[in-house]
Amino acid sequence: MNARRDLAEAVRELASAVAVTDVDDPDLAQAAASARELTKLLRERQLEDVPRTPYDEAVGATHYGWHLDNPALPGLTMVFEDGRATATIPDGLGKAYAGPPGKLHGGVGALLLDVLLSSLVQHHGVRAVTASLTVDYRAATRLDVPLRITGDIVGRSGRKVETVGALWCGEVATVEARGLFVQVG
Ligand SMILES: CCCCCCCC(=O)SCCNC(=O)CCNC(=O)[C@H](O)C(C)(C)COP(=O)(O)OP(=O)(O)OC[C@H]1O[C@@H](n2cnc3c(N)ncnc32)[C@H](O)[C@@H]1OP(=O)(O)O
Repeated sequence: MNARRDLAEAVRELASAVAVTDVDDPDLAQAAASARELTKLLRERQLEDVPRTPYDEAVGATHYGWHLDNPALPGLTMVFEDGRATATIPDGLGKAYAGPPGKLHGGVGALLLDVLLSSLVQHHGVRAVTASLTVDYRAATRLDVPLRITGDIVGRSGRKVETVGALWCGEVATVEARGLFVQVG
């Protein structure tokens, strides 16, 4: 893992720890001061945009994650096989992503599916944006169990690519999505 990606992962771990820490106020204050020091260091040189894997590398790749260097997005590693996308979250997403107590925030489920489905479309060589994402929440998603995400392309006409995806908790699809992607550029 390169230094940038390692830092992004460390920041995700930090956010996850911050969300549920119960240390005393002096420790919180010290942590805040340390975090601001780090922010200052990292702002010494800034890019114009977030770094991303070159678009062409997505086409036909078996493993891909254009977003992995950006700690604001989940560290989801995707695998592409036989035209479909899968990702696993072996340790669960963790408490930081809660909406209802102990259960996944719906918006995060939609984000995960959009990341996976848009990447699948890129993998198929179509430079596209999400035009529509319809999400059905079938059951609450636990945060402390392994999760799996799947995505498939189910139709293509002109500039439009239709996809379906699901977030799985064991054998239960807790979140299902239909994504329409429209080719641009
Ligand atoms: C390269 C790295 C990308 C990483 C992507 C990560 C995923 C994302 O988060 S993308 C960001 C979120 N999405 C956006 O910001 C998109 C904003 N929207 C747009 O730019 C435009 O509305 C866009 C490009 C989708 C469509 O506009 P435009 O190019 O003018 O196409 P337009 O002619 O209106 O539509 C093309 C076709 O799509 C259909 N369509 C467009 N939007 C929708 C929609 N919301 N629902 C259903 N159908 C739609 C149209 O009906 C049309 O169908 P047909 O060809 O059968 O007549």
